[in-house]
Amino acid sequence: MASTCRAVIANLRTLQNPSFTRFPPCIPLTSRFFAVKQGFSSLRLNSNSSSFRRRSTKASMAEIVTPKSKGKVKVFDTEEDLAVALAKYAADLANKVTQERNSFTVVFSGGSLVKSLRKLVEQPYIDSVDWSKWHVFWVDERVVPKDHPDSNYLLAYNEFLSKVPIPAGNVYAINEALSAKGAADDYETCLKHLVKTKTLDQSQTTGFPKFDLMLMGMGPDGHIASLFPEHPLVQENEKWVASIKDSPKPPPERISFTLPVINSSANIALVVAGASKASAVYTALADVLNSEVLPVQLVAPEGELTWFLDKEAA
Ligand SMILES: O=C(O)C(O)[C@@H](O)[C@H](O)[C@H](O)COP(=O)(O)O
Repeated sequence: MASTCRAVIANLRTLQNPSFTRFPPCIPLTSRFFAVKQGFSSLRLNSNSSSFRRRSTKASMAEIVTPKSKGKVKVFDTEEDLAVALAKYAADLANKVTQERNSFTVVFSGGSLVKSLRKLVEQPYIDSVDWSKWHVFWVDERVVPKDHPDSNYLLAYNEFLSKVPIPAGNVYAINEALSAKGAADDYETCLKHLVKTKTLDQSQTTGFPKFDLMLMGMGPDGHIASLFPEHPLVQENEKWVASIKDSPKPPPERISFTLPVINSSANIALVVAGASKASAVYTALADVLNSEVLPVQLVAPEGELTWFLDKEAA
């Protein structure tokens, strides 16, 4: 098992990109922490209807009160405001978890989510976060070379990983030299090894790995990770990581965490911006009865769910 993980890490290190191993070896870490104060107003969503009540109007952010199972819903005037708040949320959580456990396991999706993390790689967080404790995973990945424009790894590398001093050995990319099924099995073996070595927590309730934070986007059709509406992969409840060869969103070959892994998380942030997502957001939050349940409606983590929406998506 260990060799699988080593293979993944070695694979990463041999990435063509010459700057890959050039993480600043030791950016001085400080305990400074800067909270970004924002104006705040509040909206209420009746649990049995879709009517919203705004409690205060001063603001770039509003919070919708929903039944507990729906999580916290934060709505921002702009995607820029959303990005500011998301950075503070992730940094606060990372700092809290690292103080408790000396490591922080975080999972990225692909898509626009990574761009929404741009404020996290700026001041004050670049100095106040202990990046050496971060362990980075992907909730789904396209089975393409790491330097391919479709690679979620490449996206995260360009927008995030190349800008912060996370040790290369703490970044767990897939082995894309394998088939989709091989890459999924290999990633699952890697996760099992990390659970054994206690780098990665395990849910006492489900036995699945329990990540500290999953940062996920959502597609306009309500898909999350590579779990698409009406696709049998949504039903997978034994595997930790599964493969898909017919993804409706290109490219077709991908690997994905399964729903029970997603739902064993300590925290999930669903980050959704843009009008094209509004219908799926509405379906998920207002509990619209439809014949087909969207994958996003099945997100119900063991811990906390927080939605970060911009006005258009909400
Ligand atoms: O395709 C991937 O790799 C994903 O991880 C996928 O689940 C993505 O997060 C959503 O499709 C949202 O993508 P956008 O935010 O770009 O719409």
